[in-house]
Amino acid sequence: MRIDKIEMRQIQVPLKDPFETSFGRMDRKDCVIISVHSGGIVGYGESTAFSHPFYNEETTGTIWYMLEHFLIPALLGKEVASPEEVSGLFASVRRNHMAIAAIETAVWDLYAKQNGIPLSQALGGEKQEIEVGVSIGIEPTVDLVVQNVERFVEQGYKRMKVKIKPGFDVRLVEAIRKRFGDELPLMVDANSAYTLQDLPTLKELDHYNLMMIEQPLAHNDIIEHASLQRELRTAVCLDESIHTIADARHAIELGSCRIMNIKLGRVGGLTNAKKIHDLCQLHGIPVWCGGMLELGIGRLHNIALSSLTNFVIPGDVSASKRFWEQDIVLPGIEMIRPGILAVPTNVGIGHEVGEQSLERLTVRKLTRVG
Ligand SMILES: O=C(O)CCC(=O)C1=CC=C[C@@H](O)[C@@H]1C(=O)O
Ligand SMILES: [Mg+2]
Repeated sequence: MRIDKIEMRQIQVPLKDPFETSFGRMDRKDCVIISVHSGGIVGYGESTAFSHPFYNEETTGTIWYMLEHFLIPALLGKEVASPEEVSGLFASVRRNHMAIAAIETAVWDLYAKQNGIPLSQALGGEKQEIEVGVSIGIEPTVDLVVQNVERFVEQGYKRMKVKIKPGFDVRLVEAIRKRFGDELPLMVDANSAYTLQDLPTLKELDHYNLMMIEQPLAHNDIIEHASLQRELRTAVCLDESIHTIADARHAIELGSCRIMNIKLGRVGGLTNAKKIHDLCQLHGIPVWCGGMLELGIGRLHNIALSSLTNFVIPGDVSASKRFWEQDIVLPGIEMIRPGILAVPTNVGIGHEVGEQSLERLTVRKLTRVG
C-alpha cells in the first residue's frame, strides 16, 4: 500500500472526573489523532502522551513536532507491504516512542482494513472477548476511594487497581480489604513514588494479598526493582521502566518483576508490543495491557492487543464511559457482560470514527499529501 495522505489533529477533551496519581492531577485529555490514507482507505492512530511530561519525557507538543518534522515525512509517499516495516522507516529516530506509536498503530489499522480483517486478527490475536479491570485515582480521603471501588465493583470490573503514594497506601489498602474482603482482585500502582528506603512500607503491603505492586521504584530502574522483588512475596509489575524488547529481556533476566504491563505507546507501537508479549510468554511472565486514559481509537488498539493469548490479567482497558461523556468512536465501547469487552469483528479497529466530533474538538490540524 502506498501512503498517499496523512492528516493529524490535536484534540482536547474534558475528563468526566479528574484523575490523580502520585505525580499529579489531570482534568482533560490532550492528544493527537492521526489518519494515514492509501487509495481511499483510512487507518487511525491516537497518541498516548499527556500535556505535561510527568509520566515520561514525551508530551502532546513533542509528539506533534516529531510527527510534523520527522515521522510524517519518512512515511508519506512510501510503499509499505506490512506495518512491521514501519519501524525501519523510523530507524534514525531515537526514542520518541509515543510519537512513533501514534503513526505506527494507524498503519496497522490501515493494513487490517486493506486486507478486510479485524485488527486483532492482523496481530494474531485469538480471544473474542477480554476481561477488563479499572484504574482508580487518588482522592482527598481514603473513604472517597473506597466509594469509587464500590462503584466499579458494581459495574462488574474484574480487577481493581488503586493509585498509591507515600502516606496514602497501607491505610487505603487496609480499608478496601476491610470493606470488600480478601478475594477482591486488587493491585496498587505507585508510579515510582517510593525508594528502597520505603521497604518497611512496601513489606507491609505484602500482607494484603495484592495481585501485584506496579512500578514502586524509579521510572528508569530495573536493578533496585530486582532487589525489591527478592524481598517481597507480592509480584512486582513494571510499567514505566520498560521501553524496549531489550528492557523486557533485562528485567526478566534480572528478576526485576514477575508481571509486565505493556503500553503500546511506551514501547513504540503494536509491533514492539507484540514482540514483548511473545518474549514474556516464552519466559512464563504474564502480561496485561496498560491504559493512558485513551479515547476510543487508542482504546480499540488496546483491545486488539489484549486479544493475544498471554494477556491473561485484566488490563486497564475500561469502557468509554469510565472517562468520557461521549467518545470519538461510534458506537462507544461498552461492556457486553459485566467486566467483559468484545474484541471487534469488523475490519480494522472495528468502530467508525466520529469525524464531526473530531472536528468540534480540534485545536489544530495539519494535512500532508504525497
Ligand atoms: O487508562 C486507564 O484507565 C489507566 C490509567 C492509569 O492508570 C495510568 C495512566 C497514566 C499514568 C498513570 O497514572 C497510570 C499508569 O501508570 O498506569
Ligand atoms: Mg502504571
